[in-house]
Amino acid sequence: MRILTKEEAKFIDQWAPTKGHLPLALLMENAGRGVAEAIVTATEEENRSLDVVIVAGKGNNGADGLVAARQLEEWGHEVRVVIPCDDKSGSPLFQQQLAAIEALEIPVLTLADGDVFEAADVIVDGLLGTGLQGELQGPILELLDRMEAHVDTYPDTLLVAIDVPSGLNANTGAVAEGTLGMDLTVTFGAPKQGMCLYPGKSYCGEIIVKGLGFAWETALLDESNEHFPTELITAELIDALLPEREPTYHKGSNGHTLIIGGSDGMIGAPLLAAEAAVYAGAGKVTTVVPSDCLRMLQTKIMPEVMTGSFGNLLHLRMHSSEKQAVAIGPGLGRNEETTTLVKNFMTTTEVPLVIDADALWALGHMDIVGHEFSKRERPVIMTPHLGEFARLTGLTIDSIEANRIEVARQFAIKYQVVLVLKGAPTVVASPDGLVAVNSSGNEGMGTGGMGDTLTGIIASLLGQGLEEVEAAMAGVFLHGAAADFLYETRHVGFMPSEVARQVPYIMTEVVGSE
Ligand SMILES: NC(=O)C1=CN([C@@H]2O[C@H](COP(=O)(O)OP(=O)(O)OC[C@H]3O[C@@H](n4cnc5c(N)ncnc54)[C@H](O)[C@@H]3O)[C@@H](O)[C@H]2O)[C@@H](O)CC1
Ligand SMILES: [K+]
Repeated sequence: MRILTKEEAKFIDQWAPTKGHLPLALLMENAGRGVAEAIVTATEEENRSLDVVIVAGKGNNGADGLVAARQLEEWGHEVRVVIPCDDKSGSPLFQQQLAAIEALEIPVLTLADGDVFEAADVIVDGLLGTGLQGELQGPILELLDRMEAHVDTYPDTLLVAIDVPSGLNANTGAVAEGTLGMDLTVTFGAPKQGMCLYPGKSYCGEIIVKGLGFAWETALLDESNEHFPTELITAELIDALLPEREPTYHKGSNGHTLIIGGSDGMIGAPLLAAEAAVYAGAGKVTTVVPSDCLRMLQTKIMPEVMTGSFGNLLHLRMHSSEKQAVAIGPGLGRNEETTTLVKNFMTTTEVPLVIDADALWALGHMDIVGHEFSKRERPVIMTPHLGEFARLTGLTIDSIEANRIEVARQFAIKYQVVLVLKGAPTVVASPDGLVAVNSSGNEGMGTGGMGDTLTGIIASLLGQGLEEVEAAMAGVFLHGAAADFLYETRHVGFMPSEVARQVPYIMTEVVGSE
């Protein structure tokens, strides 16, 4: 599902009345009616006239609120409007909608009018939308404080945000001091990027998307649009990507995946990756480890996985030839000899490649090796967590977290790689500038070995014929969805191997959902 930045929302806003011949007031009418409809649907069971307070700022977010107020009154609800202060300044559409509200004699109040929220069933936050700048202050902050105090005393009051909760940065998901957690956020066209990122995601409550009255995607196809797209990875998206199997398929049709990793004391990592590759449907899986670890691996690994060992570059090249996908790094260790060896291998091989864990460490700074990757016919997939990504780029973890989507996008474009930047949420960035944000997964996944499992799933899907970016998106979604399935019965203590075991069921459910 496409998600939007504030710049894209603004682009749509400007395209509509100019190139689209659609007045902004028409979009606003659809948006405001969408909010009113969502409120009625959410309170349907009560089947009575509602007491609704619309809190409207002076931009177009507030103007949407005024449309909703007008609509709800027409439908027989008791409506009043609260604005931050008495002067009637504001955006042209705010002023126009306010004039309509006044003509209809819908009460317009300010904080000076005492307890404006008394007896409210629903409070609608139309203070600020995508136009938020800086911190919340003045009467806006005071209104939000009063709303919070009211909801603390009357927790049954339904709190509804228009477009985004006021104070939430629509691009980064950062929240200003004073932002309130909502029961419902009614957003327009598509969810805003910041609603899919933490902490913003936890402030939205249920997200309802309402249409603007035209296919806004057309606006973004305009040649003057220079914004790169961002998507949310959902079950529907993955459904379209997963490989379908013909009745005649055999193990040779489903790809041979190779996992290279392991070192003394870390044999579990390649084992977890290999077993996850089996569960994700690989036709054949082979794991190769340094010679001195081979016996240990063989005593522990499932019988479905073939094993072997390596000691030099020739071995790695031999093992990887005729494999449909190779993942390198899990548990590899950081001794100098191995580091040099795998770095030579990674920068000279053309096999479809997933680079994880200690193999990322072996690369050092990306500026030194990046040009080798950008020359490849097929991009490599890199799967760093924040710490590994910080080392590759020289950026601080804080600066990555503050804008993970854009940082990931620039990295993937610059080095022409598919980047899986792990975290909450994991994002997948592709060399053409697309970023996809994962929607599955949960906090129970914070266990050693979880990343090895992900690597195995991605490599398995790559081996089954998915393109790099598809394998990365499908892999992160299935991995998270498998953990979400475990989360239904417990919130801690998932083992990565258990997550891997759920993957076939999730794949069946997703593919079967057509
Ligand atoms: N994208 C679209 O196509 C559409 C957008 N619409 C609405 O338009 C909204 C955006 O409208 P605007 O661009 O007018 O912006 P907003 O209404 O979000 O905010 C702008 C106003 O807030 C003030 N402001 C900004 N930051 C502040 C802060 N920290 N403290 C106090 N005041 C602050 C500004 O001075 C200005 O008055 C969207 O969120 C959405 O609700 C809808 O009308 C439908 C169409
Ligand atoms: K809002």
